[in-house]
Amino acid sequence: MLEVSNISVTYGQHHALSDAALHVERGEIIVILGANGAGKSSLLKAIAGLLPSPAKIVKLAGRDLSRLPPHEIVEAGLALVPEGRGVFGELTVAENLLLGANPKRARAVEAEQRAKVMTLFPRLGERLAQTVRTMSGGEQQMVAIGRALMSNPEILLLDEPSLGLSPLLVRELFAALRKVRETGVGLLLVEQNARESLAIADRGYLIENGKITGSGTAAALQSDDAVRRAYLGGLASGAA
Ligand SMILES: Nc1ncnc2c1ncn2[C@@H]1O[C@H](COP(=O)(O)OP(=O)(O)OP(=O)(O)O)[C@@H](O)[C@H]1O
Repeated sequence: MLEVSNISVTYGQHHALSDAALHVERGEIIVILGANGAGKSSLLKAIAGLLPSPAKIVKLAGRDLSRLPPHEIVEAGLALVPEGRGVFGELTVAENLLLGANPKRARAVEAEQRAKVMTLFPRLGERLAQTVRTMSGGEQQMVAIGRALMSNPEILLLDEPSLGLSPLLVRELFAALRKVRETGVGLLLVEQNARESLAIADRGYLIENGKITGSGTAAALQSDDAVRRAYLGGLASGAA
């Protein structure tokens, strides 16, 4: 469904990302694991067209999106939930969701998408008139994901959605992401919360110092000693 390659990002002299490549199939959850500063956010932003990556190749269902500006990439079916959520705090939940439905691909199916979002996040349905800045962090994350889903995406890119949430909310959020997958949407998830994200993922990629250094099924990554040492706090034979 989504195939990307040759993703390189530089900030001045600093090479944040070199020649990254990955793929996401329909309805798959893919997690990208990496330490702070490894290049995870840069990867998602480059795919979404928000950072220049001149030689990048981005194909969605065979269509070449490599040279499209960000709004046309959303129009093609790729939506990003940025780190820090990017919600409009002074607007209500309903207004934030409506903004997500702006792409042409979303307008005709606005009612269906809204119903889907309400089913996934019932709390949003109860709070449609609430100003978003008065909501909890977890609720704001639901608004951000709901708004991205309103664009009727084929693939959702999520940058550290669990950041700042309590363990209980992280579990709720990841359960909701599983349900998003069941609707046929593919998810490309950047996470530092390796344990919870591998528990819901189909496959994963490891990124270190701007390079993809490994990949595998979630089960293989969970039992890999190097992954356990770096991200899960223990060896396969240990208690972790
Ligand atoms: N606007 C910028 N200007 C200069 N350097 C940047 C900029 N944005 C990111 N970098 C650098 O590029 C590298 C990769 O950053 P990136 O945000 O992609 O990492 P990350 O893996 O998402 O990290 P984190 O988990 O901390 O969010 C880091 O060394 C970072 O300092």
